[in-house]
Amino acid sequence: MTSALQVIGWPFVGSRPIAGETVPGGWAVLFIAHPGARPARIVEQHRSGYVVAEAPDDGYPAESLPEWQRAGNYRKGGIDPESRPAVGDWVLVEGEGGAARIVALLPRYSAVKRAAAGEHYKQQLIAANVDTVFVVCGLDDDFNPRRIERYLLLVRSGGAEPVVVLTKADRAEAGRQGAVADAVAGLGDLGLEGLAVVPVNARDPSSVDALADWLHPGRTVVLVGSSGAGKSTLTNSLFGNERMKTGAVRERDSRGRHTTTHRALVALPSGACLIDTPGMRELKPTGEEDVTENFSDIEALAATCRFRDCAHGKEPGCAVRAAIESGVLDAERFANYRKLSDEVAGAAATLAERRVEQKARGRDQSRTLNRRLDEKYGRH
Ligand SMILES: Nc1nc2c(ncn2[C@@H]2O[C@H](COP(=O)(O)OP(=O)(O)OP(=O)(O)O)[C@@H](O)[C@H]2O)c(=O)[nH]1
Ligand SMILES: [Zn+2]
Repeated sequence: MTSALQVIGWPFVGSRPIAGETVPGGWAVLFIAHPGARPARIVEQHRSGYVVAEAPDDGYPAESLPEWQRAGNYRKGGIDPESRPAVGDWVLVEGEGGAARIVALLPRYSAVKRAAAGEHYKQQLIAANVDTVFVVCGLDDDFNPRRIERYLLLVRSGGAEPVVVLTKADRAEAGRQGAVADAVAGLGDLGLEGLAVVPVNARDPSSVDALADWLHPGRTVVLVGSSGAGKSTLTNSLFGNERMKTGAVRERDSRGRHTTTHRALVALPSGACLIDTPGMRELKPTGEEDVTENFSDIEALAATCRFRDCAHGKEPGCAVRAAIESGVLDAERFANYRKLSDEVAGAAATLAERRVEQKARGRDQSRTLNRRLDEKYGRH
């Protein structure tokens, strides 16, 4: 039997792990430290606090730790936004009804992150504790192996497993026989070994059954992909015959009227759960990615260049350029590697800058505090 907790993604059969179950790092010690607490999942994050749940569609507000409440003042020296819970995080809760309070954040075992655009460089945690990210891409004008590669880089760096879902396979095949096989083979050429690529007709629930392997009880999935790729259509099909808009459920408000509200975390009939936070669309690198992971072939070539710091431009003895000239390495793939490396390096520089600022701010604060203490109690 699947428990209510499992349906919202809890990875254990009971409310605490039993012998033989794999426990994520850092969890065991918190279970011991809080013997009277119970697990719950963050389903909504607001300025004023969190909504947690222990069963599908049954969220309730819980008081958070004081240090998380100050996080809004991050630029004035509050805690790093990443150290406080996000949608998908597991927490330990004590107390009932209006007195429920979070006593601990269980360390997340994976995260989907992106760099947010805007005036200040900011890293956004889109969802925590995600097992599988479906990278949704249509087999139409949207089909773009380079973009898929970019998504894979981001997903893998966060610790989740990417699965490429190619929608509109029905249309592609109707247009030209063999089109789907060609696209799948094209992705194979990217050298992404072990990557699952699943062509589907997102409108047809029986076709979407091909994703069943990733939708077992206790698993959490997320869908990413550009606008029009078929995310909403796919989500509807994952719900089977219950036709509803993505992540939206109809529920009665206090006056008994039916209203449609957005739910970030929804249980699927298969027993898995889906996190769908607004703005989970295009992903940008955060600066923490390891580009070499997706391009091990290029790194291996570069290691054999004559010069260790070869920029693969006009240097003599460049193995990378030789591979491109002899057709072993696709020039476009190399260009994409370059572009991604530059983007990640740029983001990494901004991230480093931000960390220096943050440190300086921390130093200023402790100086001010020391001065105040000195004034009050005299030097000691
Ligand atoms: N024939 C066919 N049509 C599809 C398939 N997947 C999506 N579509 C159609 O493509 C259009 C866009 O699909 P959506 O599901 O709205 O795309 P989305 O990714 O949710 O787009 P945003 O909400 O803008 O992010 C719709 O008209 C769908 O009916 C498919 O596998 N086959
Ligand atoms: Zn070189």
